[in-house]
Amino acid sequence: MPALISSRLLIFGESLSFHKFSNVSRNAWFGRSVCSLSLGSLGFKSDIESVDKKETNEVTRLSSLKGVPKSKAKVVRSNVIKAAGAHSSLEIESTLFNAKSFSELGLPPLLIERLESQGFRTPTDVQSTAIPTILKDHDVVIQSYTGSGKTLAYLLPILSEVGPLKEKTSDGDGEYGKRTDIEAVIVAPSRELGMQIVREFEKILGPANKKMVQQLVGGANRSRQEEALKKNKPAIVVGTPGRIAEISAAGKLHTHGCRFLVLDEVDQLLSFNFREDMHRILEHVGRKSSAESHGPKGSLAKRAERQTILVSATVPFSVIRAASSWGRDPLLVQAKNVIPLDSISPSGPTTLSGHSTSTNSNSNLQGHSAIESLPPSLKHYYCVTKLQHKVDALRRCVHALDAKSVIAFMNHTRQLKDTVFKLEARGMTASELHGDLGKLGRATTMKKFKKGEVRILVTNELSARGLDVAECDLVVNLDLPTDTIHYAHRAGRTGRLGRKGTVVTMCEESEVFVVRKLQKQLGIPIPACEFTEGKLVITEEEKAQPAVRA
Ligand SMILES: Nc1ncnc2c1ncn2[C@@H]1O[C@H](COP(=O)(O)OP(=O)(O)OP(=O)(O)O)[C@@H](O)[C@H]1O
Repeated sequence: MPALISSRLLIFGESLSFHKFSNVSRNAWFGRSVCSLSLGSLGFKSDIESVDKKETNEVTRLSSLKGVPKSKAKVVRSNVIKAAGAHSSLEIESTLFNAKSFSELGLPPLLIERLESQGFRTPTDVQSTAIPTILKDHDVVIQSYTGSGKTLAYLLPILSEVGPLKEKTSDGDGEYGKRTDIEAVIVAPSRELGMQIVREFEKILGPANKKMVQQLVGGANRSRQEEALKKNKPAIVVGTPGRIAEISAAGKLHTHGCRFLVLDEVDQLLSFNFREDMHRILEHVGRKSSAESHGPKGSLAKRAERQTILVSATVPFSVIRAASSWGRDPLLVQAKNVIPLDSISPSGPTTLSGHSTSTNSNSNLQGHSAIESLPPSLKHYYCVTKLQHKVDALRRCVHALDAKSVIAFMNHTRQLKDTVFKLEARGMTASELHGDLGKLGRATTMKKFKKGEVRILVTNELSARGLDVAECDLVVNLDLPTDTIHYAHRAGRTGRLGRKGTVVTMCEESEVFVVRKLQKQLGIPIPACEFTEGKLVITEEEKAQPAVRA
């Protein structure tokens, strides 16, 4: 693989070039100086280094067996969460949660009741920062690491203004019944993510209000979706760009009066693949003229435009630039920072105190964005193995870590079936998931994986974004990700919401330099390991390169 690959991201006529695997400084460019936590301070490095003294003899034995220098060999016990099935309670570390309660964030009482009934008691950091900001009508870009609760961070402010859980008005449901336009449009890049967002809405709304949200994802029957829109008059639609644009172009989706437009995984939605559909959505959603404007939303209603909310764990400068051109005084919202977008430059933001936080060049942005997206509770390793032995290495890795729920990523769809076949031949339950499967097949596979009936999900980039399976305790890269952004999203399928998780990258000897570059760019230690006698053994200690977290 070449050391420098250039890829293009086209944002509505604006062509930007990103350099993959370019050198980056380890200071991220978003508000570093506002609040800095190091990986070390979060226990990241010390976890790897803290090997039980009782294991010294084991290390000696293993190193002599494998010819690994004693000083370098370490036995690592499984750090996986003890979860036998999908419904086991999982260990959550508290660092992610803010001291505030949902009631302090300005949400209406009915909504808080529903949250509590569903077990949501304390907001995460990013929710504590984003919810009040969105409630103040700001256009925002929400950026925080994978699994930190970004979905509720936008969903709750929407539900506090749209639908039956909002602040009670005298005519209550009567007002809801009269509505003809859609009030919120949520766009996601994949069906799975779209459906997941719908389920999150339904969880909070409860079964009685299920019809208020309509999914418009591709692969499903379009005329049934159109009929449901006509019959149920939902206030919120969640869908993929192609299907939303298609139904909108057919005149069956009325979004001119829409008050909220959310682009979840915005950096992917603004890529070349979605260009035309996204163009239509951005042009049509919430573009009512001022004369048509009415409603209770104060300044937003007066300006008669939608509130735009862009969300991702990875926010390159191209997104900041796009958001600045669409929004009115838009803000970047992170776990502990709120920064005006116009103070952010390609070479790093100016913080609220007016100081530039970074001196990095434009080409560094991709690395920075990825650093910010990695949950601190993750452990990363790589394992050198020949191509033909990768599946066997995966099997040994799963056993060594006693992993219960594993996502294995590959780059080419045609290889997935073969890998599943080999895993099953070795007695492991595995299933493939990719875009060529039908909607039903994809849904059934996901259901089985979530229920713990399938131990290893073998998949491609389709599952790298947004997929939320709390029980997933191990991510394996059977093929190398193409860059730090892809690494970060894949890795983020484990260690959700502060849980522990392990990421193991399998590579051939000739690819080790790529892993070293990933390590350097991400500012995290990725030590080499082997799976020997049912244990993960660190064979080469990498120097930790702590990144400073916002
Ligand atoms: N305040 C909370 N209390 C308990 N659970 C929460 C809370 N907020 C979110 N969750 C749960 O945490 C999980 C992860 O949330 P979510 O999928 O929104 O993360 P995310 O930041 O969007 O991740 P990604 O970047 O990978 O899309 C979900 O199962 C969600 O229901």
